[in-house]
Amino acid sequence: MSETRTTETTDIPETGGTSGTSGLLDSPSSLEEKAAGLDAADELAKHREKFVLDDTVYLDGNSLGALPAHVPARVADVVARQWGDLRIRSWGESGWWTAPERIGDRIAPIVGAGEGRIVVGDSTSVNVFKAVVAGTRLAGEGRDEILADATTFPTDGYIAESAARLTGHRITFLDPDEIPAAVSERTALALVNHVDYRSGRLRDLPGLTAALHAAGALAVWDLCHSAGALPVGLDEHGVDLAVGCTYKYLNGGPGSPAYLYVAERHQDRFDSPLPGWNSHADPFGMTPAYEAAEGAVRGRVGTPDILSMLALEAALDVWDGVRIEDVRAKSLALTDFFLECVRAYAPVGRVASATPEAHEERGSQVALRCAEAPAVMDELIRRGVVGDLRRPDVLRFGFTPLYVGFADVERAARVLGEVLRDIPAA
Ligand SMILES: Cc1ncc(COP(=O)(O)O)c(C=O)c1O
Ligand SMILES: Nc1c(O)cccc1C(=O)C[C@H](N)C(=O)O
Repeated sequence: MSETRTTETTDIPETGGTSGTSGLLDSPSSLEEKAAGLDAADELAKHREKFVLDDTVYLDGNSLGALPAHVPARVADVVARQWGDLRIRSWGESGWWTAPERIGDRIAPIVGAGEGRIVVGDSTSVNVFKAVVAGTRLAGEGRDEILADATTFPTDGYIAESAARLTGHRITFLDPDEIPAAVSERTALALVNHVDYRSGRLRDLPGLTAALHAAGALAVWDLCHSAGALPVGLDEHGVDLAVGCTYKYLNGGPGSPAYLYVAERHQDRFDSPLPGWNSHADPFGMTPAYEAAEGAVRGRVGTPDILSMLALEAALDVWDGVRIEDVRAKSLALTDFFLECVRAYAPVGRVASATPEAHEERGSQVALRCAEAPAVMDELIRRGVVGDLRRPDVLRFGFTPLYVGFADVERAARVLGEVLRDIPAA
């Protein structure tokens, strides 16, 4: 596997001048006032009370989303009544058996998919395997190459490489920007991360998907860092296959099951490399011969993890009445404001943004390179600002628009400035 390219960075120069949007001075007090104004005008602010939060600023929802407050009672009911009282009857009476498709249909509108295209289950890693192998089968003979995102979260790369060995495909790791020039009549598919886990860079899903299709190849997207943070438009942009996790911006809980999207036009020919009994046309026939079910169910494998899955189903209630376009608008406003505050508060030269300034290239996180990042993140967390560290030098801050407000953003940047002043440059 080729080396991941070093993330480009942009210096965050000192400003202290006028702010482009508000006309207020970027002084600490004006930024606090600006935050208050932005919070007052924020239509999504009311959703914050749906989550269990404390007085820390939680900017790690891009790793593990916060707990929706109603989930514990729902899970308690699943355990005590559905499992405790109904026992085996719950596969039917409590809807356990059909949960993977039903919950897939709840995720579908958030990522721009129609009904019957998403099935929930397994981990993202396992779904990457299903998508890559099934994608090579859909692409057919004569296409002997897989392109894979060199900047990917590692698990996708490991799995794609193993899948390529099993299927006999050559695998080429490259920066997604290089895909249009690299794709050829030999390419079966490309596997790309929609938003880069480290830099927060958003890839051009419509453009790359179209470039792959122009060469007859399939587009397979990993949506872990975009689902629930921005519109994806799976159906609209003709994506072939996609996978994603549900524990980040979808707040499904630690280890909550992932999902697999199969475009409607591919469902008849989708040939899973893990054809377990749950994807059989007649699972309780228990016949030796495998016969695939119709539709998204083909992506199922074995018995679903019901407790995690039903916690996820409950968590998805927070999306009722929420438009993903509004979430995106607030996400961009939050990350813009964070960059503005960091410019105002961070000592010059101590941090550099690895996250693109251009909105069309930015996900819902800001990554700051900092030579003292490990010590700085430890101290930030100690002072109540929770982001995370990606070694060796990336401070990562994720912004979940349903529960992060502008006052949180101002406080996080202010505390970051204090920490940077207290921890001397190496
Ligand atoms: C882009 C991406 N893919 C996959 C994963 C992980 O997959 P899994 O849930 O299988 O651990 C992550 C994060 O953990 C991720 O950021
Ligand atoms: N899945 C995780 C886990 O089980 C433990 C800690 C972190 C994670 C993550 O999700 C990491 C995340 N995908 C990242 O972007 O770094």
